[in-house]
Amino acid sequence: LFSTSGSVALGVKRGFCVAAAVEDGKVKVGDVRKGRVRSFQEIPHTGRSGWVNLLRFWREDRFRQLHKHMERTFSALGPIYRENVGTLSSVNILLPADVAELFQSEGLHPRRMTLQPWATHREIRQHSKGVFLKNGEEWRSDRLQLNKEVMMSGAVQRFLPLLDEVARDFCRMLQVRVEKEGRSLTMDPSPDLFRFALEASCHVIYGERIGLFSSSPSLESQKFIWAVERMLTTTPPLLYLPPRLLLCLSAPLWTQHATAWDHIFSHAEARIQRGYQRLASSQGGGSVAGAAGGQYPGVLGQLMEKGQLSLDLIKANITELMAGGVDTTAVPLQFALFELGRNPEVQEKVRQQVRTSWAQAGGDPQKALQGAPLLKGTIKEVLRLYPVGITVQRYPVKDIVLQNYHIPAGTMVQACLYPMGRSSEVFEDPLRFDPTRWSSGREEGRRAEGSGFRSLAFGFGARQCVGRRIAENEMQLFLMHMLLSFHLSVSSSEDLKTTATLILQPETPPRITFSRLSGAPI
Ligand code: HEM
Repeated sequence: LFSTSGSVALGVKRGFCVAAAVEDGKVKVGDVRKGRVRSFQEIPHTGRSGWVNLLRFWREDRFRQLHKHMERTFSALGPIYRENVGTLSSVNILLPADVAELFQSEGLHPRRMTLQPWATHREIRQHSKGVFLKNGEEWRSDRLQLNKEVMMSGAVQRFLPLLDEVARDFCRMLQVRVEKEGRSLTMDPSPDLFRFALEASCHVIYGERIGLFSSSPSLESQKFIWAVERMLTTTPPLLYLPPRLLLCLSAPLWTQHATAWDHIFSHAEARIQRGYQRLASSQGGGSVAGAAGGQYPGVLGQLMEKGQLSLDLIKANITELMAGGVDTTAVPLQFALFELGRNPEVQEKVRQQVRTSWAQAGGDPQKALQGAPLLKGTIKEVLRLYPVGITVQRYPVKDIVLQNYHIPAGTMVQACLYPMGRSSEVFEDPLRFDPTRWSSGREEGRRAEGSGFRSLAFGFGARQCVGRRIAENEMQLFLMHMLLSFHLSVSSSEDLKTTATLILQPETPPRITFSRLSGAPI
């Protein structure tokens, strides 16, 4: 029983009697009958001084192994712990029931980690106008505009054929390369996957193909891929140090970060200018879509045509969609090829379903995906074992209680996806790669409280990943065409070592053998 207006709240969680007085939306900690909500200070922690912890993190290279550090800390301290590192403090949680509590608490401020203090550089200031770093009402109204163009089912129907075209072209390109070698080709596919993801993003966002599958892709695109990678790897230190200290300790790092953003912005800027020229020439003639011969003009074209966001906001949001849309799909695809390669039986099962669905869909990619739910299961399984972001953060606007501890409003609480995905408390046989575990009717863990909160790689609620539908469809279409065309294998089935920058990546990209299947449809 929870009563926000009254003075007492009682609840039973995991055998504890949770009891707290609630006044004006604030949890008052104290003994009430059997139970006592324990104070924030009592939450197990990894050491009180953020600066000592920061030194430890540096000495032991824990930033790049943060996911493993979290796994170890949960097994030592239990399902909730506090950690201070430099200027950053967080409460870390592991179990779906607590994550459900966090995300569902009424009136949560939809805010996450912010780089606002760093917004001294021109381009980063511009970037912070996009949805990623904004909060509150301003965020909500921009986000609703963006949702119409990238999240709603009408938008998915518009951009799905564009993603399908890119995925098919990629397979054709690979088939030609495999044929040159005979019947199979063994390689590190990561550079090609980055090109695939950039080509797909540009097609959906700008309505434009940029020719990355040609034998000599442009230098500009290579530079963009490099810039996104630099931006991601140089971000984490900025989150833990106050600006002045960082500038003293590592000015080159800051310069690299700012230069990477400059590049990402100039890449978007050039295309936005072109979009405006197109819009200007189409005025009088109707629409950007009209100017492009009635075709879907991409997200940028749609936003410009509707004119509900200012030029500055369109620019900031388009840049974020571009910056957030390449590594985030290219890296999980590396993991997906690896896991399918080292689990041939799983691969065959998914392929059989894809073949049947493809044959029945009559060339309609959306229908083909709908008929092959194991593709979706494969993506969920990849993101369970290798979540792109190892945590999702929230700052509750009201006091809440987690694991019977009082969490004051404004605390950063992180749902720790990597340790959750590999926890035997949450998943049966967690290290087994099994796309069928997500099949309807077989949702293991239904017994567990909050079991719906086990697949959170894209976040949750109104603030969830705005690129989710693009990413899911892009990755599923890619895997669909790969499985129709190639048999995948790996020479070593040893676990991949991983490293966490801003996203989780393999330490060394896996090598995959692509063998041509006879009768491939492309
Ligand atoms: C597998 C691929 C991806 C994963 C796992 C992923 C994950 C996430 C997560 C966890 C968040 C925070 C959500 C929350 O706090 O609840 C997020 C936000 C965001 N993502 Fe993604 N993402 C992916 C792909 C993409 C793509 C393809 C794009 C762009 C086309 C994109 C653009 C963004 C943006 C702009 C935000 C901020 C949204 C907001 O705060 O309103 N992401 N993503």
